[in-house]
Amino acid sequence: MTTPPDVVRSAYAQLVVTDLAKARWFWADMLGFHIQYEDESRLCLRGTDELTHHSLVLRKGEIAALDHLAYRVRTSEDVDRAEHYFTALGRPVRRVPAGAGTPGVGDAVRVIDPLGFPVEFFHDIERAERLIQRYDLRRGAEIARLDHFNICTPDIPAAYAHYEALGFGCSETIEGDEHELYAAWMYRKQTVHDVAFTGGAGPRLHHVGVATHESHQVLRTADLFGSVRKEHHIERGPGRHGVSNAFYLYLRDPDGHRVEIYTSDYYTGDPDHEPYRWNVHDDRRRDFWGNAVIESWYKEASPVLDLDGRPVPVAEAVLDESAVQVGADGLGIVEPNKQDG
Ligand SMILES: O=S(=O)(O)c1ccc(O)c(O)c1
Ligand SMILES: [Fe+2]
Repeated sequence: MTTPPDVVRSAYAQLVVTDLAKARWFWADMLGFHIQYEDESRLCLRGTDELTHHSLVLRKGEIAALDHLAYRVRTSEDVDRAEHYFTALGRPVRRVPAGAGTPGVGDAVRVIDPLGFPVEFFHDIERAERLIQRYDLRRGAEIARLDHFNICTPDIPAAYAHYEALGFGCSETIEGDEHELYAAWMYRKQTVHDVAFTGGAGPRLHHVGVATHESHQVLRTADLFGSVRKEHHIERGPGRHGVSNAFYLYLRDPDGHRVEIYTSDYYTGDPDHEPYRWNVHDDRRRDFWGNAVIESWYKEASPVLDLDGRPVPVAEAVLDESAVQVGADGLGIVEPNKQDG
């Protein structure tokens, strides 16, 4: 049995966008990502708190898709471990030497994981100038850092098993009455998640979660898009999540890629941290105030590419949370006696 790589955190996502100028407006001008590197085909972006080269790469291409997710591993030996681990699983594996892949990233390995996702594992990445207290450079949503990936996959238990084998802990789940798993949030860094699974056709990227420091920055993001008559980019929220307890807003970029502006979740770093389990019939699970989840949030997501840049075919979902009829709006039926509290 091979040893899995020691994953430190979700580190960056590389998205393919069809119009780099429009994407630059959305992600840099409106969300406030700092442009660390730019050429005619690619933007490398980072948040105000991030000390490495980037946490988001936008690459110009024909098909809007996820090029790859990337996890930072603790040592350069963990890149070798990742190569051996996924080779032993019989998965497609490709070594990407420093300079041959994403700008700023050193020696890496890219795989198609058992869930069908393109994933990179790297250790070396260029350090970047400390911008944490450069308030003069902040703008838009003042995005601080990447927080998590959310992926659509048809088999949530399989996703859970794969990431558990990689050493991820579980912070929260959504389960049916018979404990069938509808969704799960899993972590390596000591917050609610580095990766989460949304049931649905997959492999597809559901969203990239980016963190702000304050809920007023989440609210300001919605105001900014409304102010410039671009409110159609707002998909869901602002609101308070049940799962994670975070304050949130979901946006769609010009290509339809979903991003969540996310703040104020909680610490999960103790060795005996216990998962918090939500019942799929609890209509506070997705929005703590009971607001309906718009259908597009359950159904729409970005396709992913294989290691040669071809779209990966999707498999249909096993369970469909949005079909769980717990109320006319697809959310909770409050039993009469419960309405009295
Ligand atoms: O909608 S949920 O409360 O389940 C939720 C919790 C945390 C997230 O990051 C998210 O995208 C969605
Ligand atoms: Fe999220």
